[in-house]
Amino acid sequence: MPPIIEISGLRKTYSRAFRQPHHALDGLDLEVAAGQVHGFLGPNGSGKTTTLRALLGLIRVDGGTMKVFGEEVPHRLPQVVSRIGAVVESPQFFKHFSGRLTLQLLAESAGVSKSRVEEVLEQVGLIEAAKASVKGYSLGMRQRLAVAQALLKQPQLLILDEPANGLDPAGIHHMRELLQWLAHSQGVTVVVSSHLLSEVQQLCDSMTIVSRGRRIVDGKVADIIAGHSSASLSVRFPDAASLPEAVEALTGAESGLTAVVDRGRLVVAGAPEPAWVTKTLADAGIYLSELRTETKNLESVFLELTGTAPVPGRTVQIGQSVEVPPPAAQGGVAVDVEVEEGVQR
Ligand SMILES: Nc1ncnc2c1ncn2[C@@H]1O[C@H](COP(=O)(O)OP(=O)(O)OP(=O)(O)O)[C@@H](O)[C@H]1O
Repeated sequence: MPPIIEISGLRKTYSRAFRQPHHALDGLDLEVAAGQVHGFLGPNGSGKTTTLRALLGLIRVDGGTMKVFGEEVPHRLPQVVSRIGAVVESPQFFKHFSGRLTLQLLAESAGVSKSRVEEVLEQVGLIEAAKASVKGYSLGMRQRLAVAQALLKQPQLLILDEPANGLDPAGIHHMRELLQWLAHSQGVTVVVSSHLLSEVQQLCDSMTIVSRGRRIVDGKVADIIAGHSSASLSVRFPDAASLPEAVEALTGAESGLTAVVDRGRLVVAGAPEPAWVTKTLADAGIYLSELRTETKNLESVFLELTGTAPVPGRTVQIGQSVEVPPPAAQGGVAVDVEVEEGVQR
């Protein structure tokens, strides 16, 4: 089955008064397969909202191609728009109307039955607040109302920009269950942009990480976490005075190993195995009090990938791998990012 969304080489430059133009999208690629929850993850200002707005025909881009359901957008958008539900802009509602009336009016204008209004109110957890006027709604309740509105037409593609915004933990949990149910039981393709790593890790099947308007990596969330974070060991000593000696002993014994002092412990990456660390330290007369394997999570992958990219003068893309010199701010841990060599910016 072809991807539901295919974006290739998307470019968008914003001109700014008295400042250099800003390349918000710098050749971005994105592919989203059918029937899954896809996370569009990136630091603030990395171009997520710009991409989603471009996809929905809300802004013009300067280059690249976009397809939704195999149709080129924006010019074929009228052919596919009825299959798309989206919450990208902050939705505006008539504040004196109730949530129910708001949806009933929207349903009427879209030719959707009134019974569908009750279904979506139930799905987003607003049925009890449906009679209350929107002016009394919290940010999270408005967010749910916006999602309800997007669901009215039973879209096959649902696009949500930062859906967890304003939701409390119970609201986030409810939203997560709803989106996963839509994708896994109803076959809806769901795309959510987010900067919340834990949320993407718990919610999404696949994801694209972007940084500075470019795709850094994409794939299944579990595969990205497994493949992009080298396991590290956390080593503690009875006496902090052992730390410098331990660094010397370990780095002197194995080239390619990094050992960095961090909050009173040593973080070791690239060691052959934990037992080797214990033995090498003991041989140097240094005894440790704790040795743990650090758990891989999306946060470490995200920092590893977005914290080091893009490499100046090169396009960071999925492709060849290059070792980036460790910035001091990252505690000297050398990381690999994937780089397409030789492309000048
Ligand atoms: N209308 C605009 N005019 C000028 N610059 C803009 C405009 N819209 C966005 N930008 C800039 O483009 C870059 C990308 O913005 P965008 O909103 O797409 O990022 P984002 O990844 O969605 O960030 P966030 O998570 O903070 O919403 C940012 O540096 C932003 O300041």
